[in-house]
Amino acid sequence: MTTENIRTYDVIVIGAGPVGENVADRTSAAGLSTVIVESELVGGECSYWACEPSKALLRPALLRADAVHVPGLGPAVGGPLDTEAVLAHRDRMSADWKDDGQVEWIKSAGIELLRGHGRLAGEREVSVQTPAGDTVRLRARHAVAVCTGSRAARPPLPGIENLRPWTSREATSARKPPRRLAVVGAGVVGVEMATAWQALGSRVTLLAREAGLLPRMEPFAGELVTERLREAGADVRFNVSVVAAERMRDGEVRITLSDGGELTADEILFATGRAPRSEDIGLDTVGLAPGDWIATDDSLAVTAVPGNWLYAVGDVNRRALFTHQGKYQARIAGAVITARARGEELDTGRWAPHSSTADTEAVPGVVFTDPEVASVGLTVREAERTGRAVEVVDYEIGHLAGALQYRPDYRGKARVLIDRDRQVVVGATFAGPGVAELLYSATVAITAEVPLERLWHAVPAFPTISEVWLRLLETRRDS
Ligand SMILES: Cc1cc2nc3c(=O)[nH]c(=O)nc-3n(C[C@H](O)[C@H](O)[C@H](O)COP(=O)(O)OP(=O)(O)OC[C@H]3O[C@@H](n4cnc5c(N)ncnc54)[C@H](O)[C@@H]3O)c2cc1C
Ligand SMILES: NC(=O)c1ccc[n+]([C@@H]2O[C@H](COP(=O)([O-])OP(=O)(O)OC[C@H]3O[C@@H](n4cnc5c(N)ncnc54)[C@H](O)[C@@H]3O)[C@@H](O)[C@H]2O)c1
Repeated sequence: MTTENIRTYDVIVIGAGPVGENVADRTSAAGLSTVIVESELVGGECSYWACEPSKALLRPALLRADAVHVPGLGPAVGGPLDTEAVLAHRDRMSADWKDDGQVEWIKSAGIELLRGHGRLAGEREVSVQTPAGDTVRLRARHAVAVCTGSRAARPPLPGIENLRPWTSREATSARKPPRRLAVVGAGVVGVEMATAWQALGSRVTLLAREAGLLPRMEPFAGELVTERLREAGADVRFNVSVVAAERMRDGEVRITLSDGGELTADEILFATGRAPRSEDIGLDTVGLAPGDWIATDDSLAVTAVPGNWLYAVGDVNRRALFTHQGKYQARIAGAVITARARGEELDTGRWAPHSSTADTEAVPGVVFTDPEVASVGLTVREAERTGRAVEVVDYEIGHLAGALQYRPDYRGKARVLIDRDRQVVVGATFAGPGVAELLYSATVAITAEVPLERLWHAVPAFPTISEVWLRLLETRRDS
């Protein structure tokens, strides 16, 4: 590598998804010259093939599910969805898969954008293969942040390359509902996409290899979602996986199941988890294994690479695969990079400005299904696994006046976990219509470590679903 051809910046960010954009924003705002490298669309998976399109597909389905049960409203909203209108809205929410708006923002933030495929090329160096086939060499004075995200993981099924299955990308960008859709995987992508396409007119078969849906969450969440999906007409099956699948000449997919059954579908979606986009980013040049998730410490510096110049932020570090949590990490990584560039001491204590403590203590997530599921912090299973002594308090949300106002047939459940020694909330799960907006209250309770005694003074308005907080406290007091 000859120095003449090398462009030098303070910070190089590889990957302009929501996380890379936020790292670059923070370092640029701090006065560090910053270049961001992007091989596809600025905005990443979230804007075009994940959060934005999926939520646009789901919103009418969830709203209708609530509205048909509100007296006086049912007949007006009970008909089928206008699929074309929903898909057109989805297209707009995905910016028609064009990134002009985000590129404008990058420019306005003083960040330089370099289009192409970025690869680490040893310490503080990155080589970028541009769409024109040129190689541009970059050097960082202070930091390189790898923010290359994740892609759908495919199961090791024989012949999968000829199957042309849907991944999360096709499931969020398809132009029409398949008549029959088989969904493999009971995680968040599987249940959200099953909900959306069933509502848009497909006949969905959801295949879970576990004994329930949403296996990483409190079991009651998956049970409520299963009930509603079945009521909506979906065929939800447990303890079953795909052993073979073949795309036939007529386009149909023939699926052989582990229980000996067979299934025919027009499309098959593998919603079977994520893999890091790290196989071709030069990890070997810094002593890391290509294709692996990149482990970091709480300051987001890559643990296995000395010198505190290499950071991995967002999905690629596997700490918490959510846009909001990756952006939180990005704000912290930006502050860490800036502090180190200025020669300042880091403050990496628990909940300190240079530590992404929330990644291990309070990751909030909403599953946008009917009903919604919102959770943050520990589940009972995680508390048991990590040996945490907790009290578990449950409450049926449907008993609340606010819930009955929301939807008279309301069914839902709340669970909080209370740390026995510290008497603070360490986990919360809500499953029920309209619970998504409750989640921030639980996140604040956990991160601020609000003493239970003080929570009694946080008065929820009547008649709202947030009265669940009062009922949970009363249930614990009276038990
Ligand atoms: C269907 C679906 C729905 C989801 N819904 C939600 C939701 O509602 N809420 C939520 O919080 N999260 C949701 N997520 C998760 C969310 O999409 C991710 O957590 C988020 O996109 C991660 O952001 P990121 O910037 O780390 O990675 P990405 O968004 O994957 O962005 C990485 C970027 O890096 C680029 N890149 C990769 N390699 C290179 C390279 N070598 N050189 C240059 N550029 C490169 C990519 O092109 C991409 O633009 C969803 C995920 C899926 C699959
Ligand atoms: N609303 C949201 O915030 C949202 C929405 C979608 C995705 N996400 C994020 O994306 C991440 C990935 O979601 P996901 O649903 O793809 O993954 P996941 O890990 O949550 O679930 C994967 C599912 O596929 C199953 N599976 C894996 N391999 C299989 C195989 N060979 N055969 C059959 N089943 C198999 C697993 O048992 C599990 O049920 C989530 O962890 C979440 O953080 C968030």
